Amino acid sequence: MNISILGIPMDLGAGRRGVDMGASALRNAHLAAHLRRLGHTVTDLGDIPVPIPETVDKHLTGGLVFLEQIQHTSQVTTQRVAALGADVFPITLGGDHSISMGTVTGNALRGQPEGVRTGVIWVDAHSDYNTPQSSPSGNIHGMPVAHLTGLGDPVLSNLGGLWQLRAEDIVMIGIRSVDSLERELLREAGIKAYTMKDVDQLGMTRIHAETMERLSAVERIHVSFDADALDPSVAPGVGTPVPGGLTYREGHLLMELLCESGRVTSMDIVEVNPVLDTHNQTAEVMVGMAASLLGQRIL
Ligand SMILES: NC(=[NH2+])NCCC[C@H](N)C(=O)O
Ligand SMILES: [Mn+2]
Repeated sequence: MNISILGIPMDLGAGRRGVDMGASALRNAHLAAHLRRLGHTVTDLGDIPVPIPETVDKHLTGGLVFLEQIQHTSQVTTQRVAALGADVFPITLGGDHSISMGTVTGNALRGQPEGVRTGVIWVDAHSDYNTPQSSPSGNIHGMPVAHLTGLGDPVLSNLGGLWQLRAEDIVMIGIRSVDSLERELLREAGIKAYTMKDVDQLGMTRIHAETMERLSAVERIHVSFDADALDPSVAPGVGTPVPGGLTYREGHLLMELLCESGRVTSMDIVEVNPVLDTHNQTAEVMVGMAASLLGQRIL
């Protein structure tokens, strides 16, 4: 496979500093070398420039922190990813989870300016479905999925022109932290979310099978993997940790099964925070997850 790595070192969407170093940490954990060992051709395109929070005024615009900067970065991200073309497998490195407004949109537009029907598997502790009105924090990394489906601030929800992510084409896995108004929005939109209770009860094999069934009509599948989906004992370097997450094996099994399905066409790795990590453990674990998605096998 032809893999392109693109870093988006943005931490304007998160409440704590440090995820801007996530892309570096993942490169330090030998992401490209691991993927090359699996037989892929890997090109690292470097980083998209992102303003540093200290250099810009932190003000709240209509319930959103750093709206202008994140809008601009999301537009650049959309264009850069869309320009990669249809036959490339992009791996986009955060940065906080607000980068996914641009990465998902760009991946849907790749090689086809009007966009193709794209499914999203959102692996996360949080559902990130807040709008500026429902958000308790104003932090945009809690709002990307809502904006991708057309809710929230029009400045962020119109990145794809006429293309928009359909609520029925989203599957969330690993969910265990949802704000109260956010819960209502998820219900209204009818978004399928496998909570940690579902993971415990059904197991990852069944969740994977149901996910593929649900996304059977989409042309492309994007995996957006937030490191905080994993249990904090496995991935401690995250800004918004929530206990009771995916085990190391649950994460790998999901990636292995998705690889076997042969249907995933792009991936994000987000929310790795080296400042809060232990000896780059979280970045190393996430590189392992990407490797499993891209063909790494035990035997
Ligand atoms: N991508 C993340 N880590 N999101 C955390 C969101 C936390 C909280 N629900 C908020 O909206 O502020
Ligand atoms: Mn997230």
